[in-house]
Amino acid sequence: MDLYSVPHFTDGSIKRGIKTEENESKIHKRQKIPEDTSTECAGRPPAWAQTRQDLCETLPWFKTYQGGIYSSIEKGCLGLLLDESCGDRAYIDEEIIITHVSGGYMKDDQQNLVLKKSQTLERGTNNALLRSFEAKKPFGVIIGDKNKALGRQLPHRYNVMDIFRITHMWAEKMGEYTGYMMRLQKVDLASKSWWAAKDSPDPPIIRDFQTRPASIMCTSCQHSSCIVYKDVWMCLNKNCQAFWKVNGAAPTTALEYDPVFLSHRSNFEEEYSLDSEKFVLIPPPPVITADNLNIYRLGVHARQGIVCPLCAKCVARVFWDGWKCSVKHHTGPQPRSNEPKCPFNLIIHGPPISLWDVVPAPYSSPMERSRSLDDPTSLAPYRKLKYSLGEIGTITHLVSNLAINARDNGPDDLFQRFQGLNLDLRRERLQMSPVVGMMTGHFLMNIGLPYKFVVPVQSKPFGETDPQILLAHSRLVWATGVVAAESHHEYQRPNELLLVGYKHDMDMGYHDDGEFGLGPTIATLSLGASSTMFIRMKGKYYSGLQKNGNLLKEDPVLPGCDQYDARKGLRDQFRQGIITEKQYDEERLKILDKYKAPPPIIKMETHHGHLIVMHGDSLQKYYEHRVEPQGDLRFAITARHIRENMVDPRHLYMGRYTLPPGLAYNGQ
Ligand SMILES: O=C(O)CCC(=O)C(=O)O
Ligand SMILES: [Fe+2]
Repeated sequence: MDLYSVPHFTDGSIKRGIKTEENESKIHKRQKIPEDTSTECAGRPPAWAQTRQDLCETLPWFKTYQGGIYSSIEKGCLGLLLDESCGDRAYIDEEIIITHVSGGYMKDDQQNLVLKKSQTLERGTNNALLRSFEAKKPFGVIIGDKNKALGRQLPHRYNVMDIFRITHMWAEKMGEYTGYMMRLQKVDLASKSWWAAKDSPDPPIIRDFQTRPASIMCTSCQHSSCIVYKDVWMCLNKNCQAFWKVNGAAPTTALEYDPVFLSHRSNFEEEYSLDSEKFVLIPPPPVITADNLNIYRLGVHARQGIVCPLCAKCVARVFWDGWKCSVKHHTGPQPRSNEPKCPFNLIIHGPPISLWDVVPAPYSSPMERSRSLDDPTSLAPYRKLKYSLGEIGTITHLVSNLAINARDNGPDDLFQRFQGLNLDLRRERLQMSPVVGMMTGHFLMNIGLPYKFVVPVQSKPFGETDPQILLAHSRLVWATGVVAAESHHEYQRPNELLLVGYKHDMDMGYHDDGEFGLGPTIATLSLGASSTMFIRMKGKYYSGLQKNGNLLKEDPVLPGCDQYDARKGLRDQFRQGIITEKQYDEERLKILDKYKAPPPIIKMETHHGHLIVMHGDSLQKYYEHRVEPQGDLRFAITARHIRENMVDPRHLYMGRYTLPPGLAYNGQ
């Protein structure tokens, strides 16, 4: 008996499914795709995306930025992405997918994916797959252009295939460990798959749903296992001593799938129409009415992408006022030459939102009443809350009140008028992100001198911007002025402004505003919804270690850092020459165990009209901040000074402007 014969079967023959002669004549036999088939696909995907974020923000059934499975506890698997590797025995044709269950794989030195621990179906996304399999639940499948199992040129980076169901899940031995495989079948067998080979025949009209792959009972464990492989049967019960063995040993030659295992079909159509909750593969374009306008403008749908009704691209909400299919980003992956130049735009206009729709009324608490004027440090009518970061600097929170906000050209007016301006706010691609092409979770626009920030943003000269922006900027000129004066610093008027817009559930994660050439004072004016700002020491200064566990070359030992007393003691001994550099490093390594996430040290509730001023030359070097708005519409206007000698002289004009007399803000 050669290695691929069938050793353990009950009655000495492999039972194939029953195929009547009558059926046989009707069945248009499925063609095995010839090796030399054109590598082009017959059609186009019903939705596609250029980046993972465009995909995940558009398809409600695939919202995972890493990994290939999106699932929910209640619904099981909702979406599957087949990208770079689906395993050595992956198989894809126009109706069937065979892939490994991901998870637990790592790349070896030759870049092959190797299973590093046995998989379980008891938890997490693998359990979701099992539940979907058992409940016969349909889900969406996407194929990425790194997938080689189909062997066809895919039109886009990510391509939605269709709705599938899992027909089989089984265990295999993968190297040392046990992993799972699954076979999926497309639910709709009537239509030709777009990824079928160009010029391939249409699918047969009459299907054979009777022929099934046979199962064989294992003589060791009495469990039946399906015939998956051609000319070979193995017990697929991972707990059996005969598991994955042919003649008592693991198979050593490549395994081919059994033709019946590949060609049999389940009649999902019938069962599927009974499924009350139909799986929606392509979300329909939004129908915007007077009633739901604000939900799409600012609310829960304001960050969602839409599938372009003209070219099927997943179009993320990049623009403040709507979706524009082919408008290029300033940065990030550019469209490929084969991508359509699509004219589709969906822009939403609406009347300004009242302040009271986005802030809890009354937002001004009794605590925020102005302090008495004879307070020597007062900035009345503002209430001043000042936080010290020791030698590094200060953070000043200027709390406004209803009277300040209501003055002419004050925060109430600005909030209302900003909504009517064409601010050209857009989400930008992050320069450094673990996932290619990730965009900010807020909209932004830069005015004045070009400033790079975390994301490169195009800048518009002050001279070309709306006077409302200049009025907001002039409040920040005042705020930076008073804080610089308090600390007896030479005043540097802000010449740059970053306007940030937040809608529902948008925020700004931890970052610093530092850039080479930036002045020490940075001020922000809040308009609209309230928000919380958190300040914390950067992780490496807090921990005394880099993320990779290496010691900091120069530890600033800032008050409040982890192990402050011990670290300060060691640094003092080193500075005084009591210990050598080597000893200093060794001793530090003994007390610093690992990089730790630093806790926030200041938390500020910033409401409409408030100003926050960060001041200190190295404040942005050692500390970072994060902002979490609480309502559906908020603007943050932040002004900085960029040292003019750091800027291309041809751009200097961009940072200059003059306000008409009487309009400069005076602190009232
Ligand atoms: O939204 C805010 O209040 C602050 C925004 C900010 O940190 C920034 O623009 O750098
Ligand atoms: Fe910032």
